[in-house]
Amino acid sequence: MNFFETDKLTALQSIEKAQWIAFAPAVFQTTRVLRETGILQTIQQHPEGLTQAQVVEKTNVSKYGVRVLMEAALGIGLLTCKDDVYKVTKTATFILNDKLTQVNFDFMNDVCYNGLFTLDESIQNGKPEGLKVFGDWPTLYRALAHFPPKVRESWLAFDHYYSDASFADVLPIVFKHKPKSLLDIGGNTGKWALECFQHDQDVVVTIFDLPGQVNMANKNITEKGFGDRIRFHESDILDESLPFPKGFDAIWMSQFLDCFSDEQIISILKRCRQALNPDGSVYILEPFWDCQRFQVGAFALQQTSIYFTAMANGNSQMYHSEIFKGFIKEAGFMVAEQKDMLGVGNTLLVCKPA
Ligand SMILES: C[S@@+](CC[C@H](N)C(=O)[O-])C[C@H]1O[C@@H](n2cnc3c(N)ncnc32)[C@H](O)[C@@H]1O
Repeated sequence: MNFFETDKLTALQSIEKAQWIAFAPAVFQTTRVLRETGILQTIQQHPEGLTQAQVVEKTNVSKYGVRVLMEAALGIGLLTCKDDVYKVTKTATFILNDKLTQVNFDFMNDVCYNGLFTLDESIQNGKPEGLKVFGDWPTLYRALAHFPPKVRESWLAFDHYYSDASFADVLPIVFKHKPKSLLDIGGNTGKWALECFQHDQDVVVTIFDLPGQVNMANKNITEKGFGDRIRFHESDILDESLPFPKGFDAIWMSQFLDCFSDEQIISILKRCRQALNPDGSVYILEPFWDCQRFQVGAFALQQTSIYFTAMANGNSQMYHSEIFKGFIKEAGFMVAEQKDMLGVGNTLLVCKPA
C-alpha cells in the first residue's frame, strides 16, 4: 500500500502540522516530564478529574510546574479541561499503558534525543556523529555493552519488542525442513537461539556477533541450560578478511541487515551464499516501511532510519522492500517465499541461491 502518493491535508491542517514539527522537542519533553513526575498517572487514577491545585497536593511538583505542564498538555492533547477540572485523554492512556509507545518513547529519549542534534553532520560525514554523546565509538554495536545501564536497557527493549513478537510466527517456517545447523548472524542476547532450542530438540545454533554481545548471549544461554547446543563465532562481519563460518542448513538474520549500507549488505549476502549447505536457505526478518498495514507503521520505520544515521552507523536504514530485494538478487539469491505482517510489521524473506 502506498500512503505517500498525494498530499491529503488542507492548508489549515498543513500549517497546524508544521507547528507540531516546529514545537516537537517541547511536545516530547513535556510529555516525558508529565509521565515521569506522575502527573498524568495521578490524573488517570481519578476518572472524575482533578484541578491543578489537587495535582499539586498529590505530586511533588510546584504550583508553577503543574500549571505550565498541564496547560501544555491541553494543546498536546493529553488532557481535557472543563470548569477547571482536568481529565486524561485516550492519547495519555496510550502514553501511560501501551508497550509499543513506551518502548519507542524510551528509545528516542534515552538513546537518540541528544545525538539527533548533530544529524546534519552525520548526513554530511556518513558517520554516527550523535554517538559521541556516549563516547568515542565507530558504531553503536561496539558501544552497546558499554552503554550506561538505562541506555542499554532502552535499546534492548526497543530491539527485542519488534523481533520477539514475530518469533512464534516464523519458527514453523524455518523448521519446516528440519535444519540441523543454523547460523544466527547478529544473534545479540541469544533470544532467537533459545526459541530454536525450545522448538526443536536437535538443532545446533551458531551465533555470529561482536564480542560484547557474544558475552551477553553466552551468559543467557548457559544460564538456561542449553550450553551444549550453542556455538559462537565472535567476529566483525564488516572485515571481509576474517573467516566466515561455513556448512549451515539455515542462516537466520533478524533485524540485522538493516544495520548495514547497500554495499555491505550485498557483501554479507554473498558470503552467506558460500556458507550454505546444498538445499540450505537464508531467512531474513526485516521490517520494511512499504510493507506496513498502517501509515503510522511506515512513519515509525522511516524515523527509525534517522536513528541509524545519527546514532548507529551513519550509513544504514529501515529499507523499502524493493530496494532490499535488489541487494538479494545482486548477491546471487532469489526470494522463494515472502510473508508480510508478522508480529509488529515484520516481513520474512526465504532466500535460495538463484
Ligand atoms: C539490531 S540487532 C538485532 C538483534 C537480533 N537479531 C534481533 O532480531 O533482535 C543487530 C545485531 O547485529 C550485531 N552486529 C552489528 N554489527 C556487527 C558486525 N559488524 N559484526 C557482527 N555483528 C554485528 C549487533 O551486535 C547486534 O547484536
